[in-house]
Formats: sequence, structure tokens, C-alpha cells
Amino acid sequence: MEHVIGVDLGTSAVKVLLVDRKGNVKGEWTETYPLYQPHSGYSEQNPEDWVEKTIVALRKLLEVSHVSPDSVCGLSFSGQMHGLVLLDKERNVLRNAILWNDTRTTEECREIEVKVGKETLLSITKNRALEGFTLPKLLWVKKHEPHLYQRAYTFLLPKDYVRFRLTGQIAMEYSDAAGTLLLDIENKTWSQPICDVLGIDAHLCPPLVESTAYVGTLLPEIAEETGLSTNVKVFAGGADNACGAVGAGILSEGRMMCSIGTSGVILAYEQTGEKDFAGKVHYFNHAKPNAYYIMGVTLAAGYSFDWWKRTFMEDIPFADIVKRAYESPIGANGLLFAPYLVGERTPYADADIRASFIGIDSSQTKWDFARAVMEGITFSLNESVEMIKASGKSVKSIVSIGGGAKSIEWLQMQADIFATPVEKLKNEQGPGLGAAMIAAYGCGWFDSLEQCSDVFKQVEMVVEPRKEAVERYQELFAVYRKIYPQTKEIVKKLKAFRN
Ligand SMILES: Nc1ncnc2c1ncn2[C@@H]1O[C@H](COP(=O)(O)OP(=O)(O)O)[C@@H](O)[C@H]1O
Ligand SMILES: O=C(CO)[C@@H](O)[C@H](O)COP(=O)(O)O
Repeated sequence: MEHVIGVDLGTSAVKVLLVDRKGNVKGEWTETYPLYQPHSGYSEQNPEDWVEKTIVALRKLLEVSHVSPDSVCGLSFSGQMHGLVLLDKERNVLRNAILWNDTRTTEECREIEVKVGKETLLSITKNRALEGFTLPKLLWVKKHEPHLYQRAYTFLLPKDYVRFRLTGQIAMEYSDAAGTLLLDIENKTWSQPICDVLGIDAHLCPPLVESTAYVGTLLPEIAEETGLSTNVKVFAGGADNACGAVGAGILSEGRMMCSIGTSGVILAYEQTGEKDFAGKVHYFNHAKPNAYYIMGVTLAAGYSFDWWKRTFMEDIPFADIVKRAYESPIGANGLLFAPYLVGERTPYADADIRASFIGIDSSQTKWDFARAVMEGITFSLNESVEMIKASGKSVKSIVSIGGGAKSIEWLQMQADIFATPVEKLKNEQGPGLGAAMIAAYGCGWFDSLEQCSDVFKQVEMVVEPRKEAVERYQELFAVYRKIYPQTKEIVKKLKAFRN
């Protein structure tokens, strides 16, 4: 039996999975790496950690899967989006990568709006200037670290850098390039006008390829370190959300996905890149060639839950926290949480907003707080669900992926809050599976990603919304929505007190 490998370069860890021709996951391995947050709003990682841990994970994957290395014919990637990896002429990394959830670039976003013009920016990139995107990060380095910027030869996104280190080939694929704010997303070219007006040398932008493109084979030293063969074909891969969408079968109109990883995402398929959503949602190229998707992003979704656990319940596994929290009633005994721990993107593009608990009462327990955190994250995602539904999309069900899809209780909460049936996949690692599907398609196992999805996507269960819970949550959601406008100014005044 032949196999393919999907590598998902997440924010908390790299997860690799080995999949057979029928889409069965024959082995998985995860390796974590640190996140550096030297100041409030800063978020960085060392690209060398990604490479080292990917190599370890691939070696371990072969060990735990007990398959012959020669049975692996293809490999592809899914990766955290937007992170800036700057390389010099010798292709050495110039500084730590500045990640998608780093919000230091508010000034650079305003500069882009003024110099490029909001309307022009929207017409070319289909997106507004948000702190998380790559272009403001490039401008930040240009302004604050000119000695490094002068040495920059090219820039890559996280998984493109890892792929370069594994194959020696420099390339960026469209689904991730779309999140740089430098891509003309309809014409699929780097935007010379944006580069010119911001004084960025267009030569910094790497060659563009399709997500499904064959890029090369593994370098001999990488083959040796991982135990894989030098014959393994490497395909470009996609942004984690694009790959999540491939893995979840979001390959035609009317399909929607919810992903709760470190970030939270509500994503819907779009056939063309010519629509105008006025920048309210992100609008990017799909990993499926010549298709698109729109999405809303909660910056700290799983991250909020992770923060809660790390800070107050370190030794209790997530699954147990979820179970105990779920014993608390809807509304967590009158407690609401807004998950703006690191600022927010959708629907409030505000890098300065911070999280709040509202309604703390002396009768509440830590489990009420945990439930409020889960509900707050899901309410935040529901703002995107409502926005996408309001744009005219009719949605019959939502496929849920990511760590947040691991617990039946959180899936039920999603179904009740979204008032929509929620599908759980057999393997909740949508992005890794999507990457494996790109490799399977690339290896010629299927004629299209859709055909591959028919075989690989396995729905384990559908969780139906419960009428009473839906009504109760609708009442609570209306209250939740008041938190942002009413805490915005208060939180601004606290900024001076943050690290
Ligand atoms: N058993 C669980 N039940 C519910 N949520 C979980 C569970 N395990 C992990 N999570 C949530 O999922 C998050 C990690 O999701 P994951 O998709 O692995 O993240 P990423 O791809 O960003 O590294 C955790 O931060 C946590 O909030
Ligand atoms: O910034 C975005 C999307 O625009 C994030 O979704 C990142 O792509 C990180 O994803 P996870 O680590 O949460 O999977």
C-alpha cells in the first residue's frame, strides 16, 4: 500500500500524518515548539525550531507507523498563515519570524491605507490592512530594523520556509501569498503598484506556484535525517485554513467550516475572486486551483482556552476541563467572556482591545469560568457565522475541525450557538489531512481534489442544534455583542499599564 504525508505547521506544534490510498490515517506525530512574546502584542517563533521539529516529527512518524519508507510517495504542507520569514542572499534567516497573531504593526497598517488608499487596496488584495498580515510586518522591519531590511533578499511564509529547507527550492503558493496583502488575488500576481507606492523592491517577493504544484524531492541530507527516501515528491501545499477547507471538503458553494485551533476561523467557499465584501471578511485564494474562500477570524480562540488552562488549571487535561465545564448551565451562571486576549480581527479589527469577564458573582466556580471561556470563543465565531450568512450564503451544516472539535460537548455548544448542524470528521486534523490530500492528488491518485475528498473525508457524526439551547443562546449572544462597544474605551486606558 502506498502512502502520503501531510505536514501541518501550526502555531503550537507541527503535526504530521501518514495516510493511505483510502484516506485512513496510519500514523500521527506531534512536536511542539515555543512562542516568544517579549512584549504585549508581540508574537515570534524561531524558524529553525520549525525545521528541527518537522524533521524529528517525520522520523517519529515513520517509526510509529511501521511502514516501509519506500511506500511514501508524496508529501505536502499546511501552515500557519502570514508569518514573515526574512532571508538574506545566502538564504539565512535574518530574524525570528513575526507571526500572524503579532499586532505591533498598527502604524504600518495606517501607512498602507494612506499611501495605497483603502479603496485601491481592497480592489487589488480584496482585504483591508490588518496587523496580522505580512506586508505591515515587512514595513515594520524596514522602519525599525533597517540594518536587517537592507540585507533582505527574499521573504517566505512559515511552511514555505520549511519546504525550502527540505527541498532547497524557494517558492510561495497562492493561498498563503493571498494573506501577505501584496497579492493581486484575482490576477494571481504580485502587485507592482503596491510595492512601488510603499517603496518595497518587488524582487523580494518569491516565485509563485499553485498549491498543488510539484516543487521537488527531499534533499539527500533531509532524507537521511528523516528516514524517508529521496524519491518522495514534495508538493507546495497551502495556508492552514485553505488546507483545513480541503480536508473538510469545503470545495464547492454552500460549504462552511469552523476551525478552533490557536485561532478560530469561520470559512466559506467562494467560486470567484471578483466579489466585494468591503473587507468585512478575509477573501483569499483557495488551495483548490482558481477557487477562493471568505473567512472571519477570532485571534484567540483555542488560545483563550489554552491561556485559561495554563493559568488556572494547568494539570487538568483539556478533555476533563470541557466535561466539568459543561456541567455548568448555559450562560455559566451569569458569566460572559469576550476572547480578545491579543486584540481581535473579525468583526472588530482592533489590535488594542483586550478580553473581559463580565458578571462575576461570588457563587461562581472555576468550572463556570471555563464554560464562559468556551462560550465566549464560540460567540465570537458566531459573529462571523452571522456575517457570512448575511452575505447571502445559505448553509446547511458546518464542518468543525481543529482542537476544539475534539470534545463532543464543545461540538454541541457550536451547534447550539451557530443554530446549525455541526459535522465532526473522523480525523479532526483538517489542515494536515488537506495537505495529505494535496500530495495524494499531486501523486496522481485522483483526478481532482473533489474526487480525493469523496474518499478521504470521513464524517464521524453530525451534531444537531437543540431548540431550547438555541433560543437561550440567542438571548445571551445579544448581551455578548454589547461587550466590545462598551469595553473598548476602558481597555484603551489600560494600555499604558500593560508590559
Ligand atoms: N480535548 C479537547 N477538547 C476541546 N478543546 C481542545 C481539546 N484539546 C485541545 N483543545 C483546544 O484546541 C487547541 C489546539 O488546537 P490545534 O488545532 O491543535 O491548534 P494549532 O493548530 O493552532 O496548533 C487548544 O489550545 C485547546 O484550546
Ligand atoms: O491568521 C490566521 C488566519 O488569517 C490564522 O488562522 C493562522 O493561520 C494560524 O492558525 P492556527 O495556528 O490557529 O491553525
